[in-house]
Amino acid sequence: MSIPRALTIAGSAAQGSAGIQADLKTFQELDVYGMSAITAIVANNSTTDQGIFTQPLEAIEAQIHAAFEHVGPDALKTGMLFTEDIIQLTSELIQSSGIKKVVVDPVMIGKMGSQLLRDEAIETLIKYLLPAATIITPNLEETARILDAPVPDSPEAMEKAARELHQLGPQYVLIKGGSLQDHAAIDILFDGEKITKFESARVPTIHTSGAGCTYSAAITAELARGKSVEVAIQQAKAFVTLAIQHALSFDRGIGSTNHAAYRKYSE
Ligand SMILES: Nc1ncnc2c1ncn2[C@@H]1O[C@H](COP(=O)(O)OP(=O)(O)OP(=O)(O)O)[C@@H](O)[C@H]1O
Ligand SMILES: Cc1ncc(COP(=O)(O)O)c(N)n1
Repeated sequence: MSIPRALTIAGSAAQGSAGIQADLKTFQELDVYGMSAITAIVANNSTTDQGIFTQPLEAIEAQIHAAFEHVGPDALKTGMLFTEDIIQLTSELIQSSGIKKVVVDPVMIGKMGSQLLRDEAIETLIKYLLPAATIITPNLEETARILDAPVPDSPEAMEKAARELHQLGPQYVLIKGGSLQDHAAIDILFDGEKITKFESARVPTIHTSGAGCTYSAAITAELARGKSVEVAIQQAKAFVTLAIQHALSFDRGIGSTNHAAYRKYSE
């Protein structure tokens, strides 16, 4: 039996809402065979590097090779890459693999404040990884840091930023407006020619940990299933919106996106 296959190259989020855990849950929910290469283990949410256990480069390379050689992904995504070395290695392996569906989620800071990309690694991300991407999915803060510009504060500012990010080499740019104040949850896609908007009503909840990872994983899964970028985003937006509508609180701070909500509650 054949099944679409996807690989995530990202950090392990021990609390289960984000990172590798969100990605694999999302792949499974969308009936896509999931594989992982763990770049770092994140075991708390401190604002320092403490609780972040980076994996050796040879371990990361071995995991990626194992996924490529034993199964072979139809699409892959990157999440937390943390250091310049890991970004460089990942970019090289992606380019030499010839895989054509590459989703780059330029993860920088977790919802609870953990630093998931070292400041000095942003330049490496821009130089090596963004040009290798089919699509990049920055949030507003990540957009500002990549462009070294103010955080976009309106859909118009997001459109302008999407055009600027496109100059850095990815085929598609999707800026996520989850943190846009006093506005619907709007995301802006630029394909080099036209702008497309994906919008849903804002859910009044703080429990959105893992929303970005889940969204980019769902896009990756839909690309693995053979969908176009636009259709993949449309489906992924429906997936993440339900995951936020049915978020899980656990009664301790920011709770988790509900990865099972699309299966359980979509019509
Ligand atoms: N409160 C909300 N209601 C509805 N949709 C939301 C809400 N918050 C975020 N979204 C949507 O969720 C998706 C993820 O966007 P977001 O901007 O939260 O990414 P992110 O900051 O990278 O997430 P995370 O840091 O949790 O991984 C986008 O489609 C965004 O529009
Ligand atoms: C390992 C890892 N990767 C990504 C995120 C971002 O997700 P969020 O911003 O929802 O915490 C995270 N918290 N942990």
